Amino acid sequence: MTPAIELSSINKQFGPVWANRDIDLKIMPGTIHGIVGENGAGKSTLMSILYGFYTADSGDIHVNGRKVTIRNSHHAIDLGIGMVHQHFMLVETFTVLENIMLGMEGGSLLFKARSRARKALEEITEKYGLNVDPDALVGELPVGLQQRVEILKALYRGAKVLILDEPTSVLTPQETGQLFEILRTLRSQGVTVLIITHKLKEIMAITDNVSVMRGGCMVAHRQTSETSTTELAELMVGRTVLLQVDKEVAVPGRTRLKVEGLSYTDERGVKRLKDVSFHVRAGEILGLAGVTGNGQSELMKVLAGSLPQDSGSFTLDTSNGVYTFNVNDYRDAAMMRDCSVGHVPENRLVQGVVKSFPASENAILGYQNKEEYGSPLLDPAKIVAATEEMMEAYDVRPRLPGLKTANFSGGNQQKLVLAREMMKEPELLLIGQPTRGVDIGAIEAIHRNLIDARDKGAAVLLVSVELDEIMSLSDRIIVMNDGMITGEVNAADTNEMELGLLMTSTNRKDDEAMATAVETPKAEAVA
Ligand SMILES: Nc1ncnc2c1ncn2[C@@H]1O[C@H](COP(=O)(O)OP(=O)(O)OP(=O)(O)O)[C@@H](O)[C@H]1O
Repeated sequence: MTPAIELSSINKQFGPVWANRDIDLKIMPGTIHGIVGENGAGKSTLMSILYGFYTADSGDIHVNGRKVTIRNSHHAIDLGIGMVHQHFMLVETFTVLENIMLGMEGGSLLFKARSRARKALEEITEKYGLNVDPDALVGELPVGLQQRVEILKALYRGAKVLILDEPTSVLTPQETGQLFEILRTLRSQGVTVLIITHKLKEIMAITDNVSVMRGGCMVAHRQTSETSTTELAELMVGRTVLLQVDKEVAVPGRTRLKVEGLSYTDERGVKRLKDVSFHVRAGEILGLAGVTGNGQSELMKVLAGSLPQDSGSFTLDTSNGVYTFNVNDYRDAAMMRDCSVGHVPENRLVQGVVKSFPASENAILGYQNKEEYGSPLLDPAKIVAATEEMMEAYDVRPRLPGLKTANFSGGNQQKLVLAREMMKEPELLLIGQPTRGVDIGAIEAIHRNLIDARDKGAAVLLVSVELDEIMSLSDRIIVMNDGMITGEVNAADTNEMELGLLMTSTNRKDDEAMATAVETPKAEAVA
């Protein structure tokens, strides 16, 4: 059978970095093919070459047996290759139909073109079982449906090969299940799917074949049914990886953070936090579970000093003193850092770094006034030495402090922010989605570092959409839904089912009746 896609001897260098080296890859039609590899292994570069975003330095590409030179992404689409990016390329103020049509039909959104497009869209949604309301405003759709619109857009343009770059990193477990159903339907209709993911469980669940990259090279191809997560992890990282987190029972100390009756209303007048109360003690990890968009991000931002609450307060008790922040009290991110609060924002590639800066400048961002960097004059040698130390500790590759941050792979940018915030050894660490976008070897190290921080006495507030991660790292778990804390459970005694119920129920009374093991959080006095 002729492969849908065949790549032979693909090479791509960025200056001294070999992003792709002598890559061979065959993707058979009507299959789901996974690509895995460490951060910086070269996966995105390879897909960008296939999608016409980069040109390979050398090598051949065959599409359905025909040798092609893919000039740009329009050309890739003409060849039937579509891509769903990690960050969607949709116009939020347009409807689903308008987004699908955008750039097509000669750019016309006129009635005739619209009804033609509507009909074609209906046919596609029916054929592939991709239900979306064509008249819904994209900005008002949940993330899972926005992604569906991206898939529809590619299919509408005639994609027979669909590339998905870490498609589940922003999805809830339910949305991931729905996406997989769609991918199976696409496969049954002859569409070929290429999927990049760091989640090996997903590879096992959805792919037919999997290829492993390491250091720019293709190191193995496997039939999924003949491999395991353990083998894949070893092939990726080149050593045995601990997929389980080992930790002792926590020995919590004094209350470091006490949140009382916190509420926050956003600029559109939507109440995002509703009377939230909880506490985190030194030496414990408090997990905050919830479906994305239920107030977790706003809570972290209020606590990190970048959003004001409209009622309630929070109290920090660290070696810098005890401070209570009421509604109108001034605070900002720098003040929080001075109170020994570390913050790893969940969307750290937007909030945590300035991509046009070299890595070394991002490595001290927010801490540039510290004496250790030679402030006020700033000592480049000290900054570079600190950056090298961070790169070493968090395995940021390549180890080039002077390289522009944008030129690191996504996962390596994330590791740099984690290193910056965690290596300061904050007494209170607010950490959002710690392992989003990072590879399995890095996950192992980040989990270890979080447990070590806890054991050294840090109070950790961990927000993650990965229930596995929340359950294995946390000592206690609070669940948030619709801006409210809907329950608190002991991590050792809970399961996905119970958390899932708490994450989807809207009424605290219901929860009490439903989950008997759940205790309502009790505010504890600052010791
Ligand atoms: N525009 C660029 N300029 C310089 N180097 C680059 C550029 N794009 C990528 N690189 C380098 O190429 C290598 C491969 O990066 P790539 O983004 O393909 O990795 P990846 O496997 O997709 O990683 P991740 O899982 O972190 O997304 C990395 O070392 C990266 O720093």
